[in-house]
Amino acid sequence: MNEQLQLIKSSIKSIPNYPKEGIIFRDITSLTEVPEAFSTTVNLIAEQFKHAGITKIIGTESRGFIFGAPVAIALGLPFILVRKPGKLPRAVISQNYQLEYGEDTLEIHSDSIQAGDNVLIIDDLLATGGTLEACVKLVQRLGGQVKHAAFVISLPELGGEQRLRKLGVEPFTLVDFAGH
Ligand SMILES: O=P(O)(O)OC[C@H]1O[C@H](OP(=O)(O)OP(=O)(O)O)[C@H](O)[C@@H]1O
Ligand SMILES: Nc1ncnc2[nH]cnc12
Repeated sequence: MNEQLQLIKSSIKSIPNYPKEGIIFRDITSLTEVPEAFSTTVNLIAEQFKHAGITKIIGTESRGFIFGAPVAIALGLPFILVRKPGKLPRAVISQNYQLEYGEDTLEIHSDSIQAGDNVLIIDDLLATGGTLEACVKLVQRLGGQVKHAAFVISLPELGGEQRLRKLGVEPFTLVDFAGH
């Protein structure tokens, strides 16, 4: 692993048994408190996708906003918010999904994606891939396509990478952590 990825990985704190017994929470709030680690994270994702023909960036509530918004600024692309229910003010479509530790719904404004959009979805962490699958379905229902998704962290043992590939989405992840 190169020095930049080592800095990112070492800035992420691991909290055992949060929010439930048996989960090791990989905490990106400790990464955003290290300016060089935060800016390197954003720059590596932006660099990876600057020539990928992306038309829009989606960030998923809430931790996806932290990384999605600065990447959208770096690439000069529209930033679309996918939010938890009842938070978006205009007409929305909704999608249910399962989490590693629960169940939830995500929503997007119906007019945020158009046919032909090539969307990059950004989130802090890929676990089961349920959140990403819900986002992909929202984009597809509005006529857009998702070929790529970017994450700071992957938990490979939870199978999210395979789940995304089955949907035709190639995951780009910066650091992996073993276990849940
Ligand atoms: O791959 P998955 O199994 O779907 O899990 C990953 C998702 O879970 C976390 O979000 P959470 O729903 O906890 O919301 P938050 O960002 O608001 O804390 C994380 O930020 C990802 O979005
Ligand atoms: N283990 C984990 N750590 C932090 N965020 C998560 N979201 C889903 N699983 C998680």
